[in-house]
Amino acid sequence: MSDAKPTPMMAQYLGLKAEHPDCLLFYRMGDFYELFFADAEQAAAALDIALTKRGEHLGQPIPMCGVPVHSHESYLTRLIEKGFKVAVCEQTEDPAEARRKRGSKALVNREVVRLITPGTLSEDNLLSARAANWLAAVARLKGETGLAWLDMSTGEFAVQALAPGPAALAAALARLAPGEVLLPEALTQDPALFETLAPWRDRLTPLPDSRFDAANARRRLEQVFGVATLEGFGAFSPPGVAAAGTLLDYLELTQKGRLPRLQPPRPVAAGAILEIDAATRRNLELSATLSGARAGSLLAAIDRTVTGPGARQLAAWLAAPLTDPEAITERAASVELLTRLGDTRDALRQRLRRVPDLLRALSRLSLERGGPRDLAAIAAGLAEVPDLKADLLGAGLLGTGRGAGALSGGERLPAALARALAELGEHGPLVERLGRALVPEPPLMARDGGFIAAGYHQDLDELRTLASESKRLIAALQAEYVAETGIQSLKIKQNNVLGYYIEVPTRHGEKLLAAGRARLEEGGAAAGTDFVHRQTTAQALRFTTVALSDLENRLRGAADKALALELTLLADLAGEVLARGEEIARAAGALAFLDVIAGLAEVAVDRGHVRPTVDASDAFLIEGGRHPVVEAALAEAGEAFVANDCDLTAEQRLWLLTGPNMAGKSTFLRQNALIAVLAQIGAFVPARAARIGVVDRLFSRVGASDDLAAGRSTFMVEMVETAAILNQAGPRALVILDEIGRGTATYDGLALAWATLEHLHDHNRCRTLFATHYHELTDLADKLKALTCRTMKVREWKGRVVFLHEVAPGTADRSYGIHVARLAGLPPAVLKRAETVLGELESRHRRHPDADLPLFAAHATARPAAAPPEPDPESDSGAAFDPGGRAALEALAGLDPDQLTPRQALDALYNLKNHLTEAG
Ligand SMILES: Nc1ncnc2c1ncn2[C@@H]1O[C@H](COP(=O)(O)OP(=O)(O)OP(=O)(O)O)[C@@H](O)[C@H]1O
Repeated sequence: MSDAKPTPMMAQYLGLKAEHPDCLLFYRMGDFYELFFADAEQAAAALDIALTKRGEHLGQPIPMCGVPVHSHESYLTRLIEKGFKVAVCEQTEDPAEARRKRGSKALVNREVVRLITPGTLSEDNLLSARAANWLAAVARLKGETGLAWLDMSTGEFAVQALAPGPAALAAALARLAPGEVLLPEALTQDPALFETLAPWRDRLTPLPDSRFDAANARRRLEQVFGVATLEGFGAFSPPGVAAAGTLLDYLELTQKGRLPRLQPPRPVAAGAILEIDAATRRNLELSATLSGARAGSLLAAIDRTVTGPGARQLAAWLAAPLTDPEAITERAASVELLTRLGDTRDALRQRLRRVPDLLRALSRLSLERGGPRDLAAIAAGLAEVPDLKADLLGAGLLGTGRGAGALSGGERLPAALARALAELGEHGPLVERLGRALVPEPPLMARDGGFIAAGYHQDLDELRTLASESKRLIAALQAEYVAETGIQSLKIKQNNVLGYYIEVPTRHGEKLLAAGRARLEEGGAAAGTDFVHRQTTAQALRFTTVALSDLENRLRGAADKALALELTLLADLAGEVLARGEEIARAAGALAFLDVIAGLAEVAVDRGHVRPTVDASDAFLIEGGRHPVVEAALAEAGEAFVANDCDLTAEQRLWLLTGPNMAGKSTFLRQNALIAVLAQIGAFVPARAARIGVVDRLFSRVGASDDLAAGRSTFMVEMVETAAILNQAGPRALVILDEIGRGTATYDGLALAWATLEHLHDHNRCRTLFATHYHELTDLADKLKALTCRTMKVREWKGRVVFLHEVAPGTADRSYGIHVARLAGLPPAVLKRAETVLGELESRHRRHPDADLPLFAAHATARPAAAPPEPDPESDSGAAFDPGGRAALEALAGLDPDQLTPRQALDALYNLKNHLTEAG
């Protein structure tokens, strides 16, 4: 078939596409990136742009769509967000060059210069300034799992050995929320990892298992970081090293051989981080709310950072709170100092606002993707360093200047702050050099020149003078021609096709040529004209002259040389910056640190947070604790938040919290977990005082939510999360359980909650807050030594319920579900009916206490000795529970409160009490 043979261009396209089958190929054609075939169909649908056709292949029209080069980044962003990978194919010569070298029909050479995947972004437009973009890799060797992650845009790089089992991997992935995860194909097939990997399905990049090789990886890492052994950076497990090596390979593959500047891998030691599993992270809304928004999360509530790197650092701290009391104390001491030094903090934050994102600029420069503005950013950031230091040092840290005496006698600068000060470093010569070299507001792109300042380089200045002199001479030439020809509308113009040319309106053409002829005759030359015709347009004629071309050549020569020189100077400056990459990265780290602690100090002062004590004890003592997010929301509505104490220390490590709906149970539970998280990142906490024995794992099972996407019902999700807690929580864990067992039949739920509490008490022995509607559970207080009962206080007033949001010792006497329903606006008829049904259920229960319990029944008087109440179908006496209580209940059932006088009511009360005393 003759038409089966592709055109040369199509053959080139198909060859490049075959090398990058999993990417959309952006094929450069002039000012557009074109996509063909299935790529075009997918991209057109994803971007909502027109799908057209171009030529035929194998007798079929070729689907095509395209995006303009100048605005392609916004399209790229959308494609990457949708999980596509893109191979960018550029023309590597210009068409004229191709024709000159290979004849008039020659095809322009093209090459894929870079693969863009979700984990390998470097442009600011593709990245979020305040969020890291992790590329992670998982490796498993001999049953051990290792995880490595890096952010190509900043060079941060870390490695962690994971505990066995999928839970640790799931938790680590949830902590990092990577943009892309590399893993061996075999792992994608492992049924045990199916659930773990499911949430990341769209971000997985499976690679052949052979790419995860520890020995090769180690060599590669040693070579890239120029060390004889990795041990200098810390201890790494073989799978960790394999994962790290795979990351390097993948960067080289996607960047087509170039590696960005990377920091040496930082090992994350086992147990160094407070472990928080994915469900807990979600439930506690640490960095995003349940609906995925940042606003409303803990992160949003405490983020007062003023720079992108500071925001990323804070997010990283919050994602991975520490477990080492000493490291926590170092941070907290720095925050505390800045809470005391208000002026210094203000000055510091004011200055930090002017500091650009140094690491991202550095990374782009190292990938040769940087522009003059990246250099300017580095200069601007480093230029603030001396003043920042002066602010800190002058603020009394050395006992002089503003705020002198902030450090009382003998007090030392907190170690973390001292380290940051040292790491800010000295960059005077580089800043001075860049300041001299660059114009004040350099253009984004290097390609048009104009970024090197006058006076920086003599040759450049001369070339520029020459170029501008030529421009001036061209302007003079125009004046000369106007005078000579008498054509006032004669202009010398310029475009990309003709270069410089003389233009006159068509009607003056003859006059111009006549003037030209006259000039030649004057000079005694042969007839003709020195105005050479170049082009005729609708209204004008265009000419050139020898004089004009000479000037143009001089001008072009000078401009080309000037641009080439500027580019060389740019490369030199970039080289100089990169040579100091390590120092700059250290300064960037210190700046981010200062931003975070100044931000944390700011929020602490603003919100009245206090510095907690974090130590190795088993304490969990919060006085006057508040929920930072709910408190802020209430404050906006002009309402006060009621602070509550919580003490889970040793002999009362398990709190069983009862109380009606809407009384504030969930808020209380969460606030204590959030306080622990804040304390362990080194922040101040919303409380009057707090002492926390370090928590090593945090679990929360809060509220009922379906995970239908994963095919699990509410109850299943609840049980999976509960199982994780019971299997994993150790004595240092903090466990928050809210309404376990609510998702199933009453007795099942009660029995499960009962058994869960016992297990937590006897086996896990962890600090636990357990909220429930099953008032029956409070009976466990008699049996479980470390369990104490607390309840949310409620006041009834004129038949209405008032929630006091106060946690007090004791148990709730009823649930007030119908009251809450009334608040929610259920129709009165429904409420009335519900009250009738409730009365009926309660009295039926009194008659047949062995029947299924109404969900919200008051905790009557049943006091099982040690086991959860079992329904006993054989018995109708209820004696198994408590005979005295039963008599009291029957007496109570016989009363009609509306018919009683106060005196009769008091008698009835005595009577009831007698029943109970007799029974006891
Ligand atoms: N300590 C507090 N001070 C002031 N208002 C509070 C406090 N705690 C909770 N609230 C308010 O009460 C509302 C309900 O709180 P929360 O969701 O914690 O109740 P709950 O007892 O867990 O209810 P449910 O059992 O229905 O889940 C909150 O949205 C908040 O507005």
